[in-house]
Amino acid sequence: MYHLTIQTHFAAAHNLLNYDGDCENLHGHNWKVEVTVKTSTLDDAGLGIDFKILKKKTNKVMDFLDHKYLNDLEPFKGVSTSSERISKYVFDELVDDLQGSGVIVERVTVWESDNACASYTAD
Ligand SMILES: Nc1nc2c(c(=O)[nH]1)N=C([C@H](O)[C@H](O)COP(=O)(O)OP(=O)(O)OP(=O)(O)O)CN2
Ligand SMILES: [Zn+2]
Repeated sequence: MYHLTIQTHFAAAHNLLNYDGDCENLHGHNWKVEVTVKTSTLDDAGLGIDFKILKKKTNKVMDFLDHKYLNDLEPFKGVSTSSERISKYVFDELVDDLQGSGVIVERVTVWESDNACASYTAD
């Protein structure tokens, strides 16, 4: 199995719900997003999926999040916009987009700072 990883980022504002601390107040992050996919097959160029294509698909999701107040976005209505929730959202969007391509989304990791991240995987 081949495992391919790309990184991208977005900047946004959010606040946690039901959280007793500073993070319940409006604040922002420059989130780094890491996507890992897997595939057992390669194309004629020896690629599992072109990094450019994977980045383009991921950046479509980033465009939806970038420079937004995440709590106002439909997918996060009424829930706390934690890095956990963001990682699952990005994961689900990529699963939809890569349906039928033979490329499996393995993991999405969302870093909200240099030293804290959350990941979502299928299992
Ligand atoms: N499991 C999670 N814990 C926390 C999340 C999260 O998404 N998942 N998010 C937050 C807040 O968004 C908050 O902005 C982060 O706060 P904190 O970790 O305190 O970040 P700092 O940069 O202020 O870190 P310091 O090391 O304390 O300076 C909180 N928890
Ligand atoms: Zn935060």
